[in-house]
Amino acid sequence: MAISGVKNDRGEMRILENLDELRTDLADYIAELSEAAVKERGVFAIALSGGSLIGLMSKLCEAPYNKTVDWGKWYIFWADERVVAKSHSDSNYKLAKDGFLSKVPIVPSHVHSINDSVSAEEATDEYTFVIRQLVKTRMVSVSDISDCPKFDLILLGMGPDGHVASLFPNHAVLDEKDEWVTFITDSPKPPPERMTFTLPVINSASNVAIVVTSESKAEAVHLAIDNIGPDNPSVPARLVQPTKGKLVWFLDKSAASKLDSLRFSE
Ligand SMILES: O=C(O)[C@H](O)[C@@H](O)[C@H](O)[C@H](O)COP(=O)(O)O
Repeated sequence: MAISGVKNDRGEMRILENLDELRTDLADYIAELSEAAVKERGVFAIALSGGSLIGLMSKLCEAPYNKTVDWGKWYIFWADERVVAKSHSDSNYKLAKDGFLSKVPIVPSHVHSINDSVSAEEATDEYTFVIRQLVKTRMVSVSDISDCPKFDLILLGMGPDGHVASLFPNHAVLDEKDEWVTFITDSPKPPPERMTFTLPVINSASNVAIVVTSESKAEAVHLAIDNIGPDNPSVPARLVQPTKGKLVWFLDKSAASKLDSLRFSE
């Protein structure tokens, strides 16, 4: 049976029996947040990542969500993007377009992907500018405690090394405090050039979900969630701590298998 809604100071944990249940729970969660944001603000500003996350969002493209979600009010962003052409198989934009955006009626002008025809640095500056304009018009809300944008939802995956977005273990990018969006040119996971939201932006969101599946990530899940000592930059996912927002972990049983709460309760 799925263990759902367990809470500790690392957020809410939703541990699902299998991938099918996880897909359903994730679709419900996103649809509910969309409904709440549209009711409150008239729009829903959501940031996506790459990797297995997009496939795990697939139920949103099916009934009832394809009909019930207010797609016209969605504004799409990327929490991280690989600096490659949008037609390249490494592109997070392409992944999301093929697997999700092309299957639901999102307004094309609401899709804010990075410029793939300039350098990583220029693309980052442009992306920051785009977000700034949308914050001005409140299509993206603003945090009341930092000057950061407050996305309604930031969706993250996590690698077996504990990275989220393109924030890699022990990388200087984890110390970025001033910029909203930044870039790296030495990603340990190919391709090397990436643009990423910074921790202050991730931690200013109203909601952050980290979606993790498979046994290969069980140790990183344990290190990111369990009480194993002071936070440190060797597990970036541990540094995801929304200041006022809500953090939810979506885990399948294999990814959750090394959590203290599960090991000791079985
Ligand atoms: O561009 C990227 O590489 C991703 O945005 C990255 O942060 C991803 O979410 C994790 O690496 C998990 O990927 P998987 O779920 O495929 O393991």
